[in-house]
Amino acid sequence: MARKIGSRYTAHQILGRGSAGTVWLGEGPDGPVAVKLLREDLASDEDLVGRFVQERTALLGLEHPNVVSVRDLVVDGNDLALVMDLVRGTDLRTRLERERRLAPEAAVSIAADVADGLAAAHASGVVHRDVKPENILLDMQGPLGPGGSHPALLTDFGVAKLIDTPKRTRATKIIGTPDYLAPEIVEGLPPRASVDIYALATVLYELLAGFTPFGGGHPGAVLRRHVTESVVPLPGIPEELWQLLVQCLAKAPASRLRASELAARLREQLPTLVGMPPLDVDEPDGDLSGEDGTPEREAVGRADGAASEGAAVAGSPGGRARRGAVPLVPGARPDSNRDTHTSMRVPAPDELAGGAHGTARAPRAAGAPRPGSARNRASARRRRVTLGAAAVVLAAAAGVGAWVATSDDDAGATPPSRTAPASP
Ligand SMILES: Nc1ncnc2c1ncn2[C@@H]1O[C@H](COP(=O)(O)OP(=O)(O)OP(=O)(O)O)[C@@H](O)[C@H]1O
Repeated sequence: MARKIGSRYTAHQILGRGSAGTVWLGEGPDGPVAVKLLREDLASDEDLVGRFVQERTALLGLEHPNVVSVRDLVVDGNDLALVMDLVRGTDLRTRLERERRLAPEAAVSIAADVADGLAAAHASGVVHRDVKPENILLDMQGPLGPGGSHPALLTDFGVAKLIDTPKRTRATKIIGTPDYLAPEIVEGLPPRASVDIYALATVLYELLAGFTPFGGGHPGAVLRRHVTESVVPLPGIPEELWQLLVQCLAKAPASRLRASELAARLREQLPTLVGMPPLDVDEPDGDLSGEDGTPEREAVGRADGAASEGAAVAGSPGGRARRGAVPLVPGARPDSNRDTHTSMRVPAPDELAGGAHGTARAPRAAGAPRPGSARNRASARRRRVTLGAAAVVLAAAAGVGAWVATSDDDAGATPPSRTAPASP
């Protein structure tokens, strides 16, 4: 069913849905476009419309082959729509769900594309703040690159920033997708360009491993891990690539690479990755049941590599990690089939510190013995009590429905000032 969007565009068919609205395949005076129509309850908010218009310059100014260009903004009655270049392909989440893990060459090539796009954004003063596979589109009509990958384009600029306004939010709050949130955001610091680098490194880890380094369980537990845990090595990953990941997942924002440096360093590694199959990594255990039969995810290592007693955090049925899921925008209907955002207040330091050790998910080489021996399970059960108590604190702290975001005043893209390598 076609619908008019302003006087120049017609929306023909739904391409996908997100928490802020629906993306349509549309037609404009210059040919096919993608039209992101904001949800009506958001589009009728005058203040929001004003801010959206204010964002327009920055969004329109971003012209880069690895950024989905915004061509127009339509404000027509209750309709508020962004008209974007149409990307004929799929999003990275869909590809990842299909393939589970990508070969390192393809993963690195995609990450390098996104880093190039981020470099352009940061140079024009825009921090994306929601880099994740859902927001990376693969242009199937573009030329095949290293590892058989199509060009990757970053999308969804500005919407999170738009919604994240001072009027709606307070500086004590955070907004975003828990698995990809940099620790400084969790700690309430202003998001700089380096938060995008952390998120992109998380995406690259996920492409290689099939899961994110700190995900799984309650969003509060995920946030805490970003702050207190270090990333656990992936079996079989080339050392140089690993070092790059570690640097970009550093807790200290200043230790992470700039986007342009990251893109260059990733591309340097591509020749060494040719023909390498996907890493042989098993998902962290998620198939152990607690006494009450609830499936659990058992974590099995400390980030420093030392063996740890396992601690258990709630997992989703079937043992697959579920990304934390509270809608990005107030009152969002579940019009997306993916759980993507959370919205919580910044936890107090003692909440972040309490009982956090040993919850990082330790990847196992495929075929390696599971750590879920009877002894480990008993140990996990003991520790679960402790972690359960911590989770209650965090759940209370989360106050799902309390809207949390950083102030827009903090949204500057001041680039990080350093490049000193550091491990967490
Ligand atoms: N420019 C585009 N060209 C083609 N398809 C697009 C384009 N932009 C978005 N899509 C499709 O629409 C879907 C929804 O996009 P949208 O940005 O609204 O949501 P999301 O990023 O998945 O979720 P959220 O907005 O909650 O973060 C995407 O997953 C993608 O499949």
